[in-house]
Amino acid sequence: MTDPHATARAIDALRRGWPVTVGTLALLPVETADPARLMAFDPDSSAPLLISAGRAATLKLTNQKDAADGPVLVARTPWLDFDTATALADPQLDLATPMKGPFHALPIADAGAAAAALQLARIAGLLPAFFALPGAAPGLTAEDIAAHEDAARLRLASRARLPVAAAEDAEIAAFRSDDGGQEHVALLIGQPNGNPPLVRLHSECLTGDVLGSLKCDCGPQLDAAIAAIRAGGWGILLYLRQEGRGIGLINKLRAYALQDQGFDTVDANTRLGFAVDARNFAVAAQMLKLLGQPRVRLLTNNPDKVAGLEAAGVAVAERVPHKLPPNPHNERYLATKRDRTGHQL
Ligand SMILES: Nc1nc2c(ncn2[C@@H]2O[C@H](COP(=O)(O)OP(=O)(O)OP(=O)(O)O)[C@@H](O)[C@H]2O)c(=O)[nH]1
Ligand SMILES: [Zn+2]
Repeated sequence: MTDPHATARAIDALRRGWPVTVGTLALLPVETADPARLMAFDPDSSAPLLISAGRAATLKLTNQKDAADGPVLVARTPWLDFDTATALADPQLDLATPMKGPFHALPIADAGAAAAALQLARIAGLLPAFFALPGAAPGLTAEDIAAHEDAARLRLASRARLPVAAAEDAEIAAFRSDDGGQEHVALLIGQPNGNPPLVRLHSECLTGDVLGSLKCDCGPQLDAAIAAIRAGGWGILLYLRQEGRGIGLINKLRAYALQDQGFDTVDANTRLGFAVDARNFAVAAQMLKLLGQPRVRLLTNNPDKVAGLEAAGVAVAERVPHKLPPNPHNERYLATKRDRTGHQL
């Protein structure tokens, strides 16, 4: 039996700086803990540090014979105190604290639990780094964490008329799962006309959608998507709560800080220890199915969105390009998407 509710509790604990157990690893999150909590968690100062493969690569650390892309366990030394651990966890601090090491990587007995722990950090919106003590009584399983993210658990929670500036006849529908994960929203525009709906998967971008950030193209894409759906007769805008391509707002802002240091959007994610794109488009497929729309025309330049919907059982009858003019601040971002993430721009 998987227990997604236990995962929800663990996410809450991590955000408060409390320890959790995944597999047989007791874990204290570096980002939200402090020296006193570390002392209570690990009185012997022996707990090694668990970090991501991407972070380990920057620190020139690999896990000897373990898989090159798996998490890495860094042996604790007397000088590896809480502040040093923080500098190890957070690549934003690399310029301020360049001298690190020498480090020694330890074998990981429970590699599945270590990978699941990093996934849990991402879901909690935290840096993927923990003090990790092996040998704990079994806690969360990788399956519990996967179940928490399982799109099949989404339900339609409420639906109402919502006239918006660009579409006065719109309706809104909101979705969530029973353990209170993210609340996703659909804006339904116009009346079905026999054709598959024109659909836009819009991933939350607080900076672009609300503040008018020029670093990305999200704000103009959101407005243009609603206008295109309106002009085409009918369709659905899905507003997916997958901020920062699924790494959360604060981690996205960390990626922006790395971009200020010269890294592009792809390398910034990797250096933080995340996948380039951590989104789960099965969520969008489940919402479309709950709305009775298993076949769509998709407004996107991103082939992963087409593949993600199709893999989750929604047919994409047509891909409709969704390109907007660049500005001087997002030119490089758009070029990186074209050159490094296969966007059809
Ligand atoms: N991690 C990270 N996320 C970013 C960055 N810039 C924008 N985002 C996020 O990217 C998501 C927007 O991507 P989308 O508009 O869906 O764009 P896309 O995947 O390029 O696909 P299409 O626009 O459909 O072609 C939002 O969640 C933004 O918050 C960045 O530099 N780093
Ligand atoms: Zn954006």
